[in-house]
Parts: sequence; C-alpha cells; structure tokens
Amino acid sequence: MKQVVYTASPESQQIHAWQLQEDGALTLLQVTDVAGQVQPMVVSPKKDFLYVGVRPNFRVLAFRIAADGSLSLAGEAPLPGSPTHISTDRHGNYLFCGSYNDACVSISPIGSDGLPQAPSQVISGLDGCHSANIDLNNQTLFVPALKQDRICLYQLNADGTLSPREQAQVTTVEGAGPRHMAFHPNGAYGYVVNELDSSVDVWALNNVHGQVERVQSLDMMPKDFSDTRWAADIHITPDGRFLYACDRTSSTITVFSISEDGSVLAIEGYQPTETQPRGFNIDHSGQYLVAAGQKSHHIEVYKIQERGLLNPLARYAVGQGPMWVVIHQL
Ligand SMILES: O=C1O[C@H](COP(=O)(O)O)[C@@H](O)[C@H](O)[C@H]1O
Repeated sequence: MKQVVYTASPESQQIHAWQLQEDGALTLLQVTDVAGQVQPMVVSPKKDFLYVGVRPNFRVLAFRIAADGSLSLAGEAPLPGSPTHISTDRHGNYLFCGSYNDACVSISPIGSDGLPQAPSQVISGLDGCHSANIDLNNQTLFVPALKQDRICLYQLNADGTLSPREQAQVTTVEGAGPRHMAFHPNGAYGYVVNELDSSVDVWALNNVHGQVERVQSLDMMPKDFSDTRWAADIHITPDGRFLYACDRTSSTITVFSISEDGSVLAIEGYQPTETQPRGFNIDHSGQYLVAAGQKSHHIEVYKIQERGLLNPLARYAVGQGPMWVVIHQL
C-alpha cells in the first residue's frame, strides 16, 4: 500500500508531503510554500485533490495530487469565515467549512473539474463551530458548536442545500465543548471529543426511535490529572477496533478499545506525545498513527500494537506550528 502523509504548518505557511514506507518510516517528498496560514486539510473522495483552508484571506486552495502524491496548486475559492475545519460529502460534490471565529458552517459546490466554488449556503449562529462531519450514508451533517454545547444536525438535500433535521440538535454535558468527530465503520455510532472537559461521547446515530442519542460519556484523562483540560482531535482505526483522542495540556493521546458493535468504549492506555498535539491521523492500513506537535514543531509516527497501544517509531522536524495531519492512499 503506497501512502503519503501531508502536514500543515501555519506558522511557516508550509505543507510537507511524506512517503509513508511499509515499515512506518517517513521520507520527505515535497515541501510546498503557501501564500497564507494553512490549517485544515482534506483529500477529495475521488483522491485527486487536497483541499486546504487558509487565512487571513479566508479561502480554500485546491492542490492537484500527482501519482506520486506531490501537490500542485490548481485553484481556489472564497470561504465565509476563518476555516477551522473542512470536509467533503462522501461523493466529493460539496465542501463543508466550519468556522470557530465566525460562528458558521458553509457548503460550497465542487465542480466536475474537482475545484470548489464560492459557498452556496452559510448557516450562522453556531458559536464556536468546530467541525462539519457527514455521516456514512451521506445524509446527516453533524456540526459541533463548541461554545453552545450542542451538535447541530442538518440534512444534506439532493439539491445541495442543508436544512435542519427534524431532530435539529443534540446537547452535550454543560461545559463539555464538542469539537471533532469520528464515525464507526458500521455507520451506527459516532464519537465526539469534547475540548473543554476532555471527555469523549459515544452517540448512537439511529436509536430505536430513529434519533441520535448519547449512550456513553468517558473522561479521557488519567484519574490524577488536575490541570486545565484541552482536548483536540479524535480518530478511529479503519477496522473500528480502536479510537484515539488527544489532549493538548498534557500532550497525551488516550487509547480506547471499541466493543464489536461500536457502542461501548474502554480506555486501554495513555501515550505521551509531541508537545501540544492539535492534530493527528491514522493510516489506511490501520498500522500507524502520526501525531503533530504544535509546540514541538515535529511529527511522530507510532506503530499501533495489540490492544491499540502505541509504540513510538521516529519523529521528524516539519514546519513551524504543525497542527493538521492527513494520510492519503495513492
Ligand atoms: O482548539 C481551538 O480552536 C479554536 C479555533 O481555532 P482557529 O484555529 O480556527 O482559530 C481556538 O480559537 C481555540 O482557542 C482553541 O482551543
């Protein structure tokens, strides 16, 4: 399996592209200098573009991905606010952007050429909007509004509009601060990391009443942790067996195992990692996890072991302030 790891370093305005070798080693392929602070990134479902949110001139850049994984700028489109998180629908027809500072989520059509266009709809009033996550059947967009302790639920309509679902939102524990989300591969459960209390919630996406419902909340920090909680990212292995979430104050990745049906999490361990891990990701084979240290200016590769525990392999200097990691299967 040939894979490329992309890291975004906004302070030095660079995207690093690394070949991920079969043994987990990284080889630098390309450094792309970008006119702007690069932050969230996502690979198109058709695997031909890397979309990158930049600031302070808020826009999405579309980089064409060559056969070896190297990038070339192909186009750009405006965004309605500072891009905190970008994603696409499952078919690559629409790009979603969540903006924390501008409290909105937007949808932008993606042309048949793969290039995103200007937003066709902007939904405001989402204080601390932190991500936009389409479910596996491409029907419901989950949008955590961190400062409102709620996750808004929108239906993605055939005409490319978003409208509130009949169940328009779910709420977290007060002060939790929902941030990022991962879906179980069976499509029945979603996992949300809460920034402000460093907890993880398990959401049943279609309970017996056809509703989204919280079925478990777990503290992701060790029992003796007493500092400020500041969680960031969450990812699941492709086989749905393990889940990972990171906390930036303690620079820790918490390892969870997942019950076979996806409904129950259990903590397996805590992995010390790069200083202030704001972003990480898991490779497509489910063997490696790559974490970025926003304050260490390094990324670190881990081998995923039995019970999901992490074995550090090597660390690599990247640009300044790395905070987003995407892994692309060529
Ligand atoms: O995690 C966080 O994210 C928000 C939004 O980030 P931004 O890069 O879109 O500005 C940030 O303001 C907050 O302080 C931080 O904890």
